Amino acid sequence: MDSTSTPLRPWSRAVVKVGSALVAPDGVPSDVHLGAIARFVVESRAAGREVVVVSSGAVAAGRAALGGGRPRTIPEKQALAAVGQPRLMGHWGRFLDAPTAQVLLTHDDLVHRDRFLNARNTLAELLGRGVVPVVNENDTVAVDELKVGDNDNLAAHVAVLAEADLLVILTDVDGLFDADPRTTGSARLVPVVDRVDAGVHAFAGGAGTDAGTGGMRTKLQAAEKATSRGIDTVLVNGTDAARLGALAEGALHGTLFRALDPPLPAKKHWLLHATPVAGRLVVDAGAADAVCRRGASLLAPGVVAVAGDFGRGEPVEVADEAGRVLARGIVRYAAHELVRVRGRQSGELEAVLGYAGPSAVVHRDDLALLETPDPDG
Ligand SMILES: Nc1ncnc2c1ncn2[C@@H]1O[C@H](COP(=O)(O)OP(=O)(O)O)[C@@H](O)[C@H]1O
Ligand SMILES: N[C@@H](CCC(=O)OP(=O)(O)O)C(=O)O
Repeated sequence: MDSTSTPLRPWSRAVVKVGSALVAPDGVPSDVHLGAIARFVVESRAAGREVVVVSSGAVAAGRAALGGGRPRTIPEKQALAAVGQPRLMGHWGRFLDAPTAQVLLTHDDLVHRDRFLNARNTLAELLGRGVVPVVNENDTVAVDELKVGDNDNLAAHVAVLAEADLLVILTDVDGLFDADPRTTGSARLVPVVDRVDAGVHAFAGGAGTDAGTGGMRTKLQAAEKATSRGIDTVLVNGTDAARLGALAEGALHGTLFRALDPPLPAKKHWLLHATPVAGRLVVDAGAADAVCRRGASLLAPGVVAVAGDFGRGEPVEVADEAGRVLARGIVRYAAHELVRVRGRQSGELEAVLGYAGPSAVVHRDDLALLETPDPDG
């Protein structure tokens, strides 16, 4: 193990994501890494901290049980996950010195407020009772459009849901490198990332093993999601027992993605990182400038085009005329109303619609910015 380490801030609740590369190296579930990972969980709990595990490996475990190659169709994958999930729980049950609980989530559970709150209450109850929740995507019922799709992003959602102060992503590399270490021999480890921006995303390559999903790309998406909500995120080699031991002592040998300070408020985080959008508003340069640079609400005169069939109160994206998405926000008019009032002065809205509506199409309190407009655009 290298001698450089980064101190971890004290934490009290962590989500620990364990990828297929660790649960099923070579595509076959194996105990080889789980002992040391479980020890990290057990030691952390003994020190009075709480841990939620997000574990991949259901599909690999199902495949090992039934035989055959990598699943191609969705029903094949779903069937293998159904066979593999209880086996996966069996693995964790043997290693964690605590009662475990299976928690299977889909994207819908994270996006809809009532379901989000239900899941949050359940996790809190489990943790309060000294249980280790073991979370996975509900692969058996989730069709593609309802899926988070990969467990790195799922783990970031769970970290927000569980109000964790640390997200630990364990995988089979030493951390984030400035290029994919499989293809670039000279790639160097990046010990600390202050902000997950486009330059950092450019480091990512695909999955390292047949069983892995998304590789570094989805780990960086997860780090961006979690850090923007104020959750420190670390990427650590879970095949290395010494690194796991050091981590339990508060010394990180890997990559630290620092939490954003101050974090994004919950509503803005939800708009940017959790909910899908129901449509798009295209705005002119003046409106783009007002929204992005002056923190103004979006008004009808600046809207040049409307796409999608959304109702009032739904999330939409706001784009400039070049197609760059600038922001996401909650719209106060339905699409069929906006088609009629776009480009109109605010004073004309009542005459056009036949009733008095709000002056803001998207109020600034309901806007989360992604970009500042191109000054030449
Ligand atoms: N810039 C990078 N830094 C580190 N690893 C990278 C990078 N780009 C791609 N990878 C690959 O990502 C792999 C880990 O992702 P993945 O195989 O999906 O693992 P897991 O199953 O743990 O999610 C590593 O084995 C590595 O080969
Ligand atoms: N839910 C799937 C895992 C999907 C996944 O994201 O895998 P990985 O990239 O290894 O974390 C399973 O249990 O097989």
